[in-house]
Amino acid sequence: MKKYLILVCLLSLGITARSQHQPAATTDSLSYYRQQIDALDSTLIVLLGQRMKVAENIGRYKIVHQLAVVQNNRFNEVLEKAVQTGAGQGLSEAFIKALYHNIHEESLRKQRELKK
Ligand SMILES: O=C(O)C(=O)C[C@]1(C(=O)O)C=C[C@@H](O)C=C1
Repeated sequence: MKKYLILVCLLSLGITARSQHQPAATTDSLSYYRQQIDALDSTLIVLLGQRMKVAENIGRYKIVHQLAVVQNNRFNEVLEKAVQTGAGQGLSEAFIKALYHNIHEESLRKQRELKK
């Protein structure tokens, strides 16, 4: 009985210590998954920022060569590729199209800003 009590005390001390000092990194915990989401979101945003920098460079090229900001043929090509890549990742066409229309809008906004 005494041994059993000691065992229970040690176990509960362990549980308390773990909940205070190691909240995160077990593979089955919600916070572990949320850490993965946070890291992926941060990567997504860094990549979007990099894409916009390239769009700005294209915008500068367009100014020098007097080309229109909106290039619908090219955007349709971009969209088609993204829809295909998305399908390979289990992402719906509607989702990819909505996402890319937003990305395109921001890209246009950045390029138009260069002309101001
Ligand atoms: O390819 C271009 O001309 C771009 O400026 C890039 C981009 C894009 O963000 O994908 C932006 C605007 C155009 O309408 C088409 C495509």
